[in-house]
Amino acid sequence: MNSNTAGTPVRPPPRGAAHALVFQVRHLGKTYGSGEVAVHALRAVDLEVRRGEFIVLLGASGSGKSTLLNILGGLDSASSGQVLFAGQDLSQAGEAALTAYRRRHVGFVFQFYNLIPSLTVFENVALVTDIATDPMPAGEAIGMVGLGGRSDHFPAQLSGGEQQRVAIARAIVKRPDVLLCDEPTGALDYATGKLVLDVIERINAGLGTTAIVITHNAAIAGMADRVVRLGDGRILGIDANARKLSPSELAW
Ligand SMILES: Nc1ncnc2c1ncn2[C@@H]1O[C@H](COP(=O)(O)OP(=O)(O)OP(=O)(O)O)[C@@H](O)[C@H]1O
Repeated sequence: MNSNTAGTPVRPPPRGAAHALVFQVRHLGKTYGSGEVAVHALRAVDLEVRRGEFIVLLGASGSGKSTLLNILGGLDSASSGQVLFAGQDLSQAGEAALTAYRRRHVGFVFQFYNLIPSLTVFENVALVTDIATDPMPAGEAIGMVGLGGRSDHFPAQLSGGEQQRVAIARAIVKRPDVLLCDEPTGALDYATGKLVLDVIERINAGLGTTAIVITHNAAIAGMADRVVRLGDGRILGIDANARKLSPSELAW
């Protein structure tokens, strides 16, 4: 069944192709448990994501947002249907291939930063460059999130927003094709949340990294190319924004 267990590299989408599809999600289903306790987290989800798109995933608690993001990122597997990354079927990939996929192509940012407390900012980011195939210098990624002067500081010496920016630097230093963010501003106050959104926007626009951001905050939807609304494991609607707003134009 697992035809790709040896860790065969999953290739990125061709760089030159305009609007190349990064993800093709076809009739994706995810069920946790079975029988009477089965939870249908995703039901027949169809979605296409283009290279360089900024997608916001909105939906009530339990609607399936994290499940979808985790399957796109190779952290979880589908129960039914397909997820293609650059035309290659992740649903058929084995553990080793999924690990290689995550390592080469996916940057994750979560609500909580998960930095290593005993390592400096530089060391937290450099840890990734040791195992990545084509990383940018750690200092460059730290500079991109505006923390060039804080490289020698430890996480405990940084604010929550600064720690989240280190987590973003760690996610992008390997030049991932996709940046998957699960409630990246969930633990942050208004102004700090905007700074973090600003960084995500700059990475999306500047590096062309496809960004998919989960949020409970509907105001953030203004930043997206397209807003995907989930409810009860289904896509309720997809709206395109005629004009994307910058974080400074958002208010909540
Ligand atoms: N490992 C698991 N085992 C059993 N059920 C799960 C598991 N993970 C998620 N679920 C269930 O799947 C459904 C979708 O969960 P998911 O975390 O994707 O929702 P969400 O939209 O991200 O919610 P939130 O906004 O609260 O994070 C929920 O009913 C949840 O309880």
